Amino acid sequence: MSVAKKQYKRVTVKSLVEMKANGEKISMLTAYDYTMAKILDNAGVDVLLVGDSASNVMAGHETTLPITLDQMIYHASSVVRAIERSLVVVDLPFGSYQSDPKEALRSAIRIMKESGGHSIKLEGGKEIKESIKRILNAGIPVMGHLGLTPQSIYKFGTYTVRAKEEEEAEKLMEDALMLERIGCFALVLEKVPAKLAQKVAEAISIPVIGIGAGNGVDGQVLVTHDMVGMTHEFNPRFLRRYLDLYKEMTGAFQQYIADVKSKDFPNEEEQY
Ligand SMILES: Nc1nc(=O)c2c([nH]1)NC[C@@H]1CN(c3ccc(C(=O)N[C@@H](CCC(=O)O)C(=O)O)cc3)CN21
Ligand SMILES: CC(C)C(=O)C(=O)O
Ligand SMILES: [Mg+2]
Repeated sequence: MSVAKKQYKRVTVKSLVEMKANGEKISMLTAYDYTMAKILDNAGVDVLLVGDSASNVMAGHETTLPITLDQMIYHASSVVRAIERSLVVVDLPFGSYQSDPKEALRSAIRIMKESGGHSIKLEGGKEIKESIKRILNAGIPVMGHLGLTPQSIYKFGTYTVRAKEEEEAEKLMEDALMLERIGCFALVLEKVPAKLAQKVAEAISIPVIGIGAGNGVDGQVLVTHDMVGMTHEFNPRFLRRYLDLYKEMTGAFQQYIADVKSKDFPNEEEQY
C-alpha cells in the first residue's frame, strides 16, 4: 500500500489551493473526537472535517438538524487537541447561520475562539452569500458546500442525487463561481453527477472536494465511521468500506463476554 505523501508539515488553506494547482488530490475525512483525530492526523489525512454528521454518527439523530453550536464546539475542541498536521474544518450547524449575517459571523467566531479550529464550512449558495462575506471579512477561512445539503433535507424530502436537471446544474455552477469569487478556499460537492462535478472543478481554481461526486474533482471526503465500516445501515453507492469494523468489533466484544463468563479473563498476569 502506498504511503500518504506528507509533503506539508502543516496543512493550511493555502496548501490546499497549491495542491490543486499541482494536481495532488486532497484527502479529507470526518473526526469528532480526540482518539480518532489522533489516528487520522498521524495517518496523514490532509483535512479533518468536524462534520455536523456527528448528529447522526455520535448522537444517533436521524438528521443533522438537532446538533447545536455548543456540541459542535465540544467535538471540534476535542479534535483540535489531537492534531499536529491536518487542517481542521468545522461545520456550522443548522440554525447557527441562517437568520442573518451577524448571527453567522457570531457563530463562526465562537467556533474559532472556543474550539481552536482553523476554518468553517456552511451549506448553500447565493442565499447565504452575505453571511459568507461577513465571515470571510473577519479573516475566517470558509469552505462552501453545494449539491446535497443535508441541513435542507426537509425541503427536498430525499437524499437523491442533486442537480440532474439543467436548471439546477446551472445554479450549482453559478453558486460555485460565486463562492470562489468572494473568497472561499474550497468547497464540498455532495452527491451530484460526476460530469457536472468535473466541470465545476475545471471552472474554478479553488479545490472541489467530492462525496459521491466522481473522480474528476480535486479531493474526496467520506464519513470516517462509514469508511471503516462501523456504521452499518448507511449504504450509498459512493461509499467504499475499507474495513468491516462492525464485524471485527462485534467479534471482540463477544470474545470478551465469553472470557468474562468463563472466568478466562483476567488471568494470572492480568492481576496484581
Ligand atoms: N453516517 C453518515 N454518513 C454520511 O455521509 C452523512 C451522514 N451520516 N449524515 C449527514 C450527511 C447525510 N449524507 C447522505 C445521506 C444519504 C445519502 C444517500 O445516498 N442515501 C440513500 C439514497 C437515498 C435516495 O436515493 O433517496 C442511500 O443509498 O443510502 C447520501 C449522503 C451524507 N452525510
Ligand atoms: C459529509 C460531509 C461533507 C459533511 O458535511 C459532514 O460529515 O457533516
Ligand atoms: Mg455536514
